[in-house]
Amino acid sequence: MSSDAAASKPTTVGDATSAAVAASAATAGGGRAASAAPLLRVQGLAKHFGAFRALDGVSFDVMPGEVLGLVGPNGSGKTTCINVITGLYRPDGGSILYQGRPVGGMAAHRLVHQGINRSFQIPKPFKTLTVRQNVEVARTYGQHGGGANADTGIGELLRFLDLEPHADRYAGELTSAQQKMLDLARALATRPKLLCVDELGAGLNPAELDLVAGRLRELARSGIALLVVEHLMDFVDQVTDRLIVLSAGKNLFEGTLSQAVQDPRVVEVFLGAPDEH
Ligand SMILES: Nc1ncnc2c1ncn2[C@@H]1O[C@H](COP(=O)(O)OP(=O)(O)OP(=O)(O)O)[C@@H](O)[C@H]1O
Repeated sequence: MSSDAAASKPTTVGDATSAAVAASAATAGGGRAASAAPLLRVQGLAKHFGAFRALDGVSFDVMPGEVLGLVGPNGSGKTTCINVITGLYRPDGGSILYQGRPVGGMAAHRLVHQGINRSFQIPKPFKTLTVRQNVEVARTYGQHGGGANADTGIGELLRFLDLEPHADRYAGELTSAQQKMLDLARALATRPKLLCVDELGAGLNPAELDLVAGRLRELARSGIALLVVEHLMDFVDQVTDRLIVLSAGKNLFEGTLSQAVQDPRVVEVFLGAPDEH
């Protein structure tokens, strides 16, 4: 994303945005109000690396169309949580229910077919394919696969994420901010109902952050639920409806950001206890 493009207002995408996300919205049930049942229910989730408990009984729900923030200090288990939910790691305990059905331990590609996908902290596009080809390949992994309609909506998706001017460039030529947008486009091309976003904001300038925050809100309005791992609290404030704070692989807090910053336990895990200063 160029800084010029990044500085443009999210609202300028208008109909293109709606078109790009319409298919996902349709399959997601059209937003939060459509259902009171959680889209995702994580209960007592555990993941161990040897004797180390990276996740030690983490529980939360994500509602359809909700943007749930997953925050916590370095090493608290946020990325591990996304890795387990999206099938990169098998859980060692607890359950993951998606649309009421158990999906814990299911392979990543099967979860993508079910409508769960993610972006990565460090994107790894196919560098020798163009931007458009990267998104086309991703589309074939999605719920509805490729086939005759494989490229439907890809132009709109590229426009939505300001990638259209770069559509025919090799992914390896993009800036890191553009690669993050491409990673998001690849995930969206699979038409997720639940999108896990891992530190999308890291390395973006303020204009890019504003733009991305607007796009994520727009996705949520279209009915896609988002689980957002992020360290940048202004970004978290702009994007999320609710937060889960993790500490040492456990739930520490659940509520809004304004409630979180008033909670002494949250303040302590981020800043240390007062006598440590
Ligand atoms: N594959 C792995 N093998 C061994 N330990 C791991 C592995 N993945 C994560 N860990 C450890 O699990 C803990 C949680 O890591 P995780 O990446 O989930 O934390 P995080 O909250 O996302 O941190 P950060 O904000 O720094 O990205 C860390 O101590 C990390 O070193």
